[in-house]
Amino acid sequence: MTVPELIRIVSRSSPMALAQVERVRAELTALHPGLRTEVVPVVTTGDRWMGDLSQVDGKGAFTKEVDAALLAGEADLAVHCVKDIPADRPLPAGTVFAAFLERDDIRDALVHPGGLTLDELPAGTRIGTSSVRRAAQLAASHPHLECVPMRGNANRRLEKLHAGEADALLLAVSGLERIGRADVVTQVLSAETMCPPIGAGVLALQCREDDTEVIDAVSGLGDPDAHRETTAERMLLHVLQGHCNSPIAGYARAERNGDLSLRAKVFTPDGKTVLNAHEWAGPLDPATLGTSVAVALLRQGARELIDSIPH
Ligand SMILES: NCc1[nH]cc(CCC(=O)O)c1CC(=O)O
Repeated sequence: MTVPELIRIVSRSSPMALAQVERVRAELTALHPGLRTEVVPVVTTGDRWMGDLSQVDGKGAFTKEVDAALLAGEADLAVHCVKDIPADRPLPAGTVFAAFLERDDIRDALVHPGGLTLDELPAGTRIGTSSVRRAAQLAASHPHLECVPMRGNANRRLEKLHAGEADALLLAVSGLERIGRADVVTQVLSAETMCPPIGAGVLALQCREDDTEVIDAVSGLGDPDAHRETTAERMLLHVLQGHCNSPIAGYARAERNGDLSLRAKVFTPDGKTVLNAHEWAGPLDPATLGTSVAVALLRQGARELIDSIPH
C-alpha cells in the first residue's frame, strides 16, 4: 500500500465536529506514523440556519458543503456523523464510505441544571429540543413535560439552557463526551426509555471513489460491528424513505456470536401511536435485516406516519 504524504480532512467546524476530526487524525497517525494531516473546516447550511430545517432542504443540511469540498478536491477525506447523513437518497455521486469507526455510546442524556432525573421533573418543565424523535417519545412517556424548539450545536444549546431558554435538554451522550462536557449529564437514558436515532454514535469516513490511495490508507480505521450495525440501520431508513426530521428511531446491535438484531420505532409526533418492530438476523446480511424491519413497520402503517411530517 502506498500511503499518501498528506490527507486533508474536511468537516463541519462546530466544536463537536472538530473533536471528531482530532480522533480521526490521532487514529490515522497511529496507523501510519509518517502521515501528515490537515483540517479543512467548513460551515454548513445547517450550522448557519437556526430556524426549521425543513425550510432549508433539511436533508443534507449538515453534509452538503462538506461533500462539495471533497468532490472539488479541496480535501481528501470527509468525517461525518452517520446520524446526519441522509439515507433517502444515495451518497453524492463520486463518493464512497471508506470506513465506519468504532461506535460510541448511542444513548441520549438528560441535562438538567438542578440535577433531577426525567421521572423527577415537575409538570411543565421545558425541554429544549427540535427533534421529532425526542419530542414524540417524551410525549408518550412523560406527557406532563413540554418541548420547546431549540437548535444549534451542542455548545450553543448548553449556553441557551443557562440563559433560561429551556429548563432541561436532551442531547446525545457521545456528542457531550466529544466536546468534553460529559460533566453536564444528569441521567443517561436507556435505549428503551429514549430510542436513539439511526446511526447514533457512529462516525463515517467518506472519500472520492477513485481515490484508492486514501481509501486504502483510512479503511484500516473501520470497525466491522459498526459497519454491520450502520448498514442495517441505514437500509431501514432508506426503505422507509425517512428524512432528517422523521419520527423514526432505531438501533442495531451486533452480538459476540455474530447475530445482529435491529429494533425500530415509528411515531406520531404526539407520541400517541408508536409502531414497533424487532428482528434478529443470524446468517442474514445486515441490509436484508434493515429491509425486513422496515417492511414490518410499513405493514403497520409507517408510511402514513412518516409522510405526515413535512420534509
Ligand atoms: N444533530 C446534531 C448531532 N449529530 C450527531 C450528534 C450526536 C453524535 C452522534 O450521534 O454521532 C448530534 C448532537 C445531538 O443529537 O445531541
